[in-house]
Amino acid sequence: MPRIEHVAVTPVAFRDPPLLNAAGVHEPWCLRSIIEVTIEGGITGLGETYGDDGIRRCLEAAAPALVGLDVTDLAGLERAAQAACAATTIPAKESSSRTGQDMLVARVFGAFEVAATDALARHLNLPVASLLGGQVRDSIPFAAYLFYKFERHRFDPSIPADPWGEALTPEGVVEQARRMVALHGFRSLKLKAGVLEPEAEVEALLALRAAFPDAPLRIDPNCAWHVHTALKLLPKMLPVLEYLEDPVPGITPMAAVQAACPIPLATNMCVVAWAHLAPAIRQDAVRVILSDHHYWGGLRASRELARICAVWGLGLSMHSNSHLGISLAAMAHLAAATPNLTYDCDTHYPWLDDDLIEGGKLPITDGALRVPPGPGLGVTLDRAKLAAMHADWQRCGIRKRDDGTEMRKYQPDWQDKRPRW
Ligand SMILES: O=C([O-])C(=O)C[C@H](O)[C@@H](O)C(=O)[O-]
Ligand SMILES: [Mg+2]
Repeated sequence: MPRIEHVAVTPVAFRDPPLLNAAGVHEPWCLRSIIEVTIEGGITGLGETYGDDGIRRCLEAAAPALVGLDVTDLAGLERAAQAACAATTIPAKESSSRTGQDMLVARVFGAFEVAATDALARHLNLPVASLLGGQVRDSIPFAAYLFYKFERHRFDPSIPADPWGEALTPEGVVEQARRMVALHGFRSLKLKAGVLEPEAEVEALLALRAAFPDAPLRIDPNCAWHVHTALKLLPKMLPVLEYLEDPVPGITPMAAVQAACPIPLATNMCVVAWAHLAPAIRQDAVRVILSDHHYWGGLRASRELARICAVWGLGLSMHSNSHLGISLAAMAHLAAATPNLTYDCDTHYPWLDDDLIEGGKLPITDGALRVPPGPGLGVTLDRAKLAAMHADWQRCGIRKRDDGTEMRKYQPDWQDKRPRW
């Protein structure tokens, strides 16, 4: 198979609305890293991952070591990722609290694995889904991802208010849901919680149920609740939820809630690496895994995770962070090749203004994205937009996502406290 001839890592920034969560509020810019792996014959495969400085420096350190590897040599890619992460010092305050060394390697390797798989699939003139075991569906259902939000980034007057407006009340959340459903036809609704008093958030959930009687609903407080709070709120939430996502921090507290809860608990927080699976399954802590190829180690690792979920009778869906179309295309091909995808996937994509792929944003209609037709991931970089988003990265001044510091601009004594309630 062709060898890798060149690897480029380009940091980019794009506008992000002031979305609230348990960690604070989104900054005006979101950072991502764009990966290009060019193989003999001139074909280039694409990947996209986190853009914080720590991971970016690991990606840049690994890139030259990939040159000369056969594009199918995933073991070689992984060794290069391991060596680069070991050689790169990431100051503690720059690394995410949930990013141990193995997880950092999985993130770095995963980004290259997607780009190498895209290159190989293009070389073979096949869609990426074909290399992941074959396509079992050609349309991927997504959920509307609803956020409490401020009207605008108040501390950056150069940024105009976005079209979504403020959402800090049940009425505001319902209005946001109506707009998102009108734009994209979503069937399922997810409310990002952990922002207001839990009772107020459950009120918003009930308002969503009243406005959307048939929509599968989820709420995700990102571990902001104590076990006793989650248990107290269960009777109100149970009749309306399809699953409850990460109400409390840690496997053992999640198990305590799950034991009292007839509906599944879902997580993208307490099971985020292979080592977490055995204790979580042993304790019956969660019944749905929200997988994410960006941190599980790429597309093939995510297929392996899906198999484990099927074996153990766990539900499976997909987590998302703010992202661009390369990640969305990768999620779509992975979802297309995953038979046991049991819930509509998450995506932040509707919050994105503009994409850096040719043709602009991928269309989500009737609550679903058609898998971009191959070869490869089926998306191509728009070079002018890549250059513009790189220039935005150069000037935006943000080098690590920090929702807490952004939140303290609005509320100086605000602290990230989990559980808070
Ligand atoms: O499901 C989740 O936990 C997420 O999507 C995490 C994200 O960081 C979300 O809270 C956000 O974008 O604010
Ligand atoms: Mg979550």
